[in-house]
Amino acid sequence: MASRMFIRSKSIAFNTLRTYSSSTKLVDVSINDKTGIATVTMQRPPVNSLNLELLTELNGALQDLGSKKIKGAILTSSLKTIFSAGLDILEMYKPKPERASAFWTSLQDTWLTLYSTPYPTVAAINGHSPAGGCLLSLACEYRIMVNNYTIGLNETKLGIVAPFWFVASMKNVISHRESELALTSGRLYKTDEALKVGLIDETAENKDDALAKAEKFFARFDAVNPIARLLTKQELRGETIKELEDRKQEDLDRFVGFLMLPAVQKGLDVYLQALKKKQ
Ligand SMILES: CCCCCCCCCCCC/C=C/CC(=O)SCCNC(=O)CCNC(=O)[C@H](O)C(C)(C)COP(=O)(O)OP(=O)(O)OC[C@H]1O[C@@H](n2cnc3c(N)ncnc32)[C@H](O)[C@@H]1OP(=O)(O)O
Repeated sequence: MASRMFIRSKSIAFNTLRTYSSSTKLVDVSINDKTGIATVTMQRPPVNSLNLELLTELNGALQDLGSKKIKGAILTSSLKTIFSAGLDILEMYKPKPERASAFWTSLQDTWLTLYSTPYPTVAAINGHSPAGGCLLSLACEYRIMVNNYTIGLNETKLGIVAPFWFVASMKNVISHRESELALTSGRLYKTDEALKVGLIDETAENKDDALAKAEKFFARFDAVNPIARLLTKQELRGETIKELEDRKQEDLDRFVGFLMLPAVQKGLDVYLQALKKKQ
């Protein structure tokens, strides 16, 4: 079998599976030469909480893929039991306003990039995926989740409010009624429950199974004109994207203002303490 070039951190080696690989500290991207599928792996232990740096690297990686000829991209995690624990609570707890602004802007931008990629996307959810983790997976076109984990927009449980584009992301996937029930109560669904309401599309035994199923999802487009596919995606997602673009500053001001409320800080304090006590 012919060897293929494998580039990683400026060194060149030979590998039969990957022709392209770029690894930053927090995000690894590899493209399988045989299938044309890119795998974007978040790697920020212990829980892939989304801080400014991870979001910036993730957004950069997703944007770079837009200029490559790929069949699709899979978003997943390097961690054994966690896809992403959502937003890094420490970015919101006692924040410096400038950092909080940069952080929220990077979340908005990452969501906009992921929600509107020209290439098909699958979230291979190989572990727990609360709040911001769920948001990232909702921005993908298809969700495959490994059994026995949890997913959902649980913001109210932290005493915070999911912004309109989090809510829209959910409502574009599951029904308005189910979204209302889930978001107001901060419900986290187990994998099988998430499948029942359509929050995920398929379950998987393990990560490898999820990756194999993702490949099958991309194969659905083999006989579809890519431009027709993309324009259809834009038609379906355009309104939600435009709403955030139009209200980006308002949303940012709201976030920063919200974080400055003593009651919000108190709620985050209690939640953080509870997370620590768990051990
Ligand atoms: C008045 C109306 C105005 C309206 C305006 C609205 C505008 C404001 C909008 C604000 C919206 C903000 C949106 C936020 C969305 C989010 O994503 S918030 C984050 C939500 N995440 C969670 O709730 C998850 C919390 N974590 C867990 O449940 C668990 O950690 C886990 C299930 C993910 C993993 O469990 P396990 O494997 O047992 O690990 P742990 O021991 O719990 O954790 C290890 C380690 O990581 C720390 N950690 C966990 N999650 C986070 C996190 N999200 N951020 C930061 N750190 C986290 C945890 O504390 C442990 O740390 P130590 O080892 O103890 O130091």
